[in-house]
Amino acid sequence: MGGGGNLVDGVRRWLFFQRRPSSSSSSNNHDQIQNPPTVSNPNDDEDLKKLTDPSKLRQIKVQQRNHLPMEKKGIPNAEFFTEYGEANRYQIQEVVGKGSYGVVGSAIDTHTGERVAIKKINDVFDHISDATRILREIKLLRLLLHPDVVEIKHIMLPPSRREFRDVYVVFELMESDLHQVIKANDDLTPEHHQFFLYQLLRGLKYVHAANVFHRDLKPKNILANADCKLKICDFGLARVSFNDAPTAIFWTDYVATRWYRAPELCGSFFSKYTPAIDIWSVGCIFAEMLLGKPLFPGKNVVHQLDIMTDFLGTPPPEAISKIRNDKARRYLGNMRKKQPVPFSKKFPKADPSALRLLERLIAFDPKDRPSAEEALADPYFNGLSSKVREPSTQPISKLEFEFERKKLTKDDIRELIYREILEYHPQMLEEYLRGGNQLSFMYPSGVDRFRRQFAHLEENQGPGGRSNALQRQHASLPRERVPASKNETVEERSNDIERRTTAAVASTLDSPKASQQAEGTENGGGGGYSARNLMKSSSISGSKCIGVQSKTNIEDSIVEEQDETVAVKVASLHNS
Ligand SMILES: Nc1ncnc2c1ncn2[C@@H]1O[C@H](COP(=O)(O)OP(=O)(O)OP(=O)(O)O)[C@@H](O)[C@H]1O
Repeated sequence: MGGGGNLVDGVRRWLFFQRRPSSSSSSNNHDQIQNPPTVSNPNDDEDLKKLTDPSKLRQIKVQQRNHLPMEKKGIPNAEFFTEYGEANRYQIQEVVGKGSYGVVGSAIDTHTGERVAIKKINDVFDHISDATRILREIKLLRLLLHPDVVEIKHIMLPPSRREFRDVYVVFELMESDLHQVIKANDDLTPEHHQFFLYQLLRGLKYVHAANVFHRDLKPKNILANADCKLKICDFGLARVSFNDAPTAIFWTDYVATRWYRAPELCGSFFSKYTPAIDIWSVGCIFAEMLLGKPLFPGKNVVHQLDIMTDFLGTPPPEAISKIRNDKARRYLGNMRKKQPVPFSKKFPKADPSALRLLERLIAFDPKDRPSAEEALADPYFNGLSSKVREPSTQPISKLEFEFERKKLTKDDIRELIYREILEYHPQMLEEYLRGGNQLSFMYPSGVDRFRRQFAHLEENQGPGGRSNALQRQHASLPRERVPASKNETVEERSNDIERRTTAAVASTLDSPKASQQAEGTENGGGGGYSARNLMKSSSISGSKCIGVQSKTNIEDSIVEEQDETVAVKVASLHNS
């Protein structure tokens, strides 16, 4: 079984800090030198490693990938290799995942013999919002160095500074994700539950200390190895919080996938975000480990609020007042009184101390949820938690995220992404910092070869570019269409698809005209609130998604097209 050893991780990270090439050049790294991240002890994870000893913590089942060499798939290796640059460094093997932004392939790093995951992101600059998301993700992952956060090991140098379109990001390779682990292991023990939650909270403590909110935590965004190691990934929706930043979330600012979305965000995409939204998501993920299925699988926002309150009871008025969206707030305010269900009834087999912590994590009112650090100090982790193993860090420098406040052109973002890539190419970075306009000529690069290799992999691995051997699915949102997996339920898919329709929700919620119209038609202009009313306005994304099962791709693209049109309108409203 592959998978990252914790001690090995620790050593690697320690070495990484020692050799970080561009420390003196980037504003962020300047910060890091002044305030070095505290994961500097190579033995940091030594105690955790002991816990992953099979006699204490049994290995979990992960989907086995069939590592056939490319030749066996009818792709002669020689065809893909060129003689120069980094081209020969990575030997691509197979497709291991697919998300809305690209395909992820496994590969061997021939320099180190390590197995890596390479994410190919195509046509990065077609949409500014996508390019910004990618810039944000690669920047954050460069800055967030922690054993519980997936690591970018390298980014391939594009052939041309001014014309490149694709980006190839090399990650450490993980064997599966938590969604698959929960599905494949119906015999997880209390030790597994505790160890998984511990890692999630430990990673989150570090991420929150950097002032970063992930905002899309869900089992599919937690990578996993058979040795029980977890790592948080997919920071594309994350945000760095600066005190002076505007509090409104704009339409491009998608929030967490519905099932894991905190109640204060339900029905509202214009709320201030706080670290407590990630804590809620971690609570939902923890509950899913205990239950073996999602805790709040809402079919739409109304249903989401209904099932949350069925379990937690109707919240007190001060908690309801924190819901930003008028309609959701009034819907809850007018809801019949419900009593909370005892956690021990819902989770009869769970350890009572696990449930006491869970109850805190999914408190309806965000102010009642503990911070990640506080949660780590919960008695549930007695004997496991220890401050020295739970590093913190300094907030990320504002300078790194100046781009979030500016209106950027495609060329600006291309330059910023290029600059990020140079962090992995120290010599070229030096040249660039010396005034390297000369960098605009074509550099030899492995990227062209990669493009061809990935194309072959996708062509040769069946519909949607999936290897037949690969069962792991992720229903994330297709820019390119990803066919629904056989194993994936309608709800799982509709839950993810909702993110695509956020723009439509935002338009309805944000535009006074639109919401007046919705209210007017629904209520004859009156102020009564019904689930139907809420559905028609604040959760149209949810209602759109209910019928996803029978939709053809064409119908899907109509939905997406409509959303894009609305999104553009909303964007122009904001920009005007
Ligand atoms: N380092 C890795 N090791 C192994 N598999 C990985 C790795 N990174 C990503 N994957 C797999 O590839 C899938 C897609 O990756 P990722 O979520 O980063 O892409 P994305 O395009 O940002 O997805 P999304 O549509 O969820 O935003 C993941 O669900 C996971 O299964």
